[in-house]
Amino acid sequence: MEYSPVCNSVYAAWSSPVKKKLLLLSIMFLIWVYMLYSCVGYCSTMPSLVVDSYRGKESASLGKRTESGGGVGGAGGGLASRLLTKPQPWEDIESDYEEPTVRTSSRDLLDTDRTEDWDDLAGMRAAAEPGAMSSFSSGAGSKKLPQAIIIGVKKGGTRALLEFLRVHPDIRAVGAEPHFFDRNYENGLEWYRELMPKTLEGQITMEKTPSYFVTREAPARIAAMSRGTKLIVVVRDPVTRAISDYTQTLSKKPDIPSFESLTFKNRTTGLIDTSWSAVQIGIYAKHLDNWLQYFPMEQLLFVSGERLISDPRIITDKHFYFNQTKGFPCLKKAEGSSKPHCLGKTKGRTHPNIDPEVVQRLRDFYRPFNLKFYQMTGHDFGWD
Ligand SMILES: Nc1ncnc2c1ncn2[C@@H]1O[C@H](COP(=O)(O)OS(=O)(=O)O)[C@@H](OP(=O)(O)O)[C@H]1O
Repeated sequence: MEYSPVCNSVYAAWSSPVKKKLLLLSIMFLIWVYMLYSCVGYCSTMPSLVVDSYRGKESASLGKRTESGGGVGGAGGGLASRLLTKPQPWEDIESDYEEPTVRTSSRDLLDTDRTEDWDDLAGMRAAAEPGAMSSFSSGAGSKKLPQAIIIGVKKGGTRALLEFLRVHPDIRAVGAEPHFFDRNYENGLEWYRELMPKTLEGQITMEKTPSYFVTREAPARIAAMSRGTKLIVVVRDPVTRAISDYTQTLSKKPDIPSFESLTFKNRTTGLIDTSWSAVQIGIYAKHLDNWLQYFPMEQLLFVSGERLISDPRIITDKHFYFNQTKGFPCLKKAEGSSKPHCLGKTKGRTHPNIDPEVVQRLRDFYRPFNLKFYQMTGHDFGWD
C-alpha cells in the first residue's frame, strides 16, 4: 500500500513518542479551554453579573463622592472602594445563608439580637434562588479572619449596612453576629475563622457585631488579631437609638417599665440613669476613647445611620428603591438573588410615643458628649 506524503507525515507524527505526548497535551489543553469557555457562558446567566456591572460604575461614582467630602458622615459612599485597596478580579459569590456551624454550635448565637438578624436572614434565604453557581463555587477559596468589622452601634443600622455592602462581589460576610470579641473569645481564633465564609484572593471578609463598640476588652482583642483591621461604626442620634433599643426590648418583654421611668435615676431631679444600657451605649465619645487607645482614627470609619436611611446611595446609587410600605430603602436584588429584598419586620419598627420633656432632657444630657464626638471624628452628625 502506498502512502501519500501527508499520510506519511501524520503517521510519523503519531509514531514519534515525544510528538504523541505533545499531541495529547494539546488535546488536554483544548478540553480545558472548552470547559473554561462553558463555565464563563454559564456564569453570565447568573444574577450576580448585575453586581459586576455595578462594580465598574461604583468605583467611578463612589470615588467621586468620597473626594467631594463624603467624609465621615458619607463614609459609606467610598466604603466598598476603601475596603478594597487594589483592583480585584471578578469572582462569583456564593450565598452566606447556609452556616450550620454558626447556627447550631453556639448557644450565644441564638440570643434575642441575633434571632432578629436571623429573621432577616431567613427572609434573605427565602428570597435567594438556589444558584447552581453557588454550589459550583462553594468549595473555592479559604476562610480568613475578617479584615473589616462593623463594630457598632446597636440599633444604628448595622444590619442594613452589612446587607448593602455584601452586594458588592468582593465583600463576603458572615450572616449571623459571631460575638467573638465579647462573648465567645475563649473559643479561640480558629473557631472564629471557621465561622467566616470562604473568600478568593482579593475578596474582603466581614462580620458585624454591634456590641463590640461598647465592650471594654474588644479593642485590645481585635488589635491582637490584627492592628490593620478596619473598624466600621454606624452611629445614629443617641436619643432615637435609645428609643429604638427600648422598642426592641419591649417587643420581647411587654411588661417592662416605661421608657420614661427607666431613663431617670430620679425623675424629680432629672438625673439620668447612665447605668441603663439604652442610655449608656449612646455616649459615643466615651466608648470611642477606648478604641483610640488601640487603633488610630484612620482605622475607624463612621457611617451616619440617618444618611443610611435617607440616602443609601452613600453605599452605591443603583441598587436601591424606596419601599413605601416598609418606609425604608430596600435592595432591588438581594445577594445571590434576582428578587427585591427589604430587611425583616424587626428592622424599622414603630417607636412608642415618648414624653417630649423626657426626650428633651435626654437631648440636653447627650449634647456635650455629641459635641465631643463630633470633635473627635471631625464630623458634625447633626443630632443637636
Ligand atoms: N434599609 C433599612 N431597612 C430597615 N431598617 C433600616 C434600614 N436602614 C437603616 N435601618 C435602621 O436599622 C435599625 C436597626 O439597626 P441594627 O440593624 O443596627 O439593629 S441591631 O443592633 O442589629 O439589632 C432600625 O431601627 P428601628 O427603626 O428602630 O427598628 C432601622 O431604623
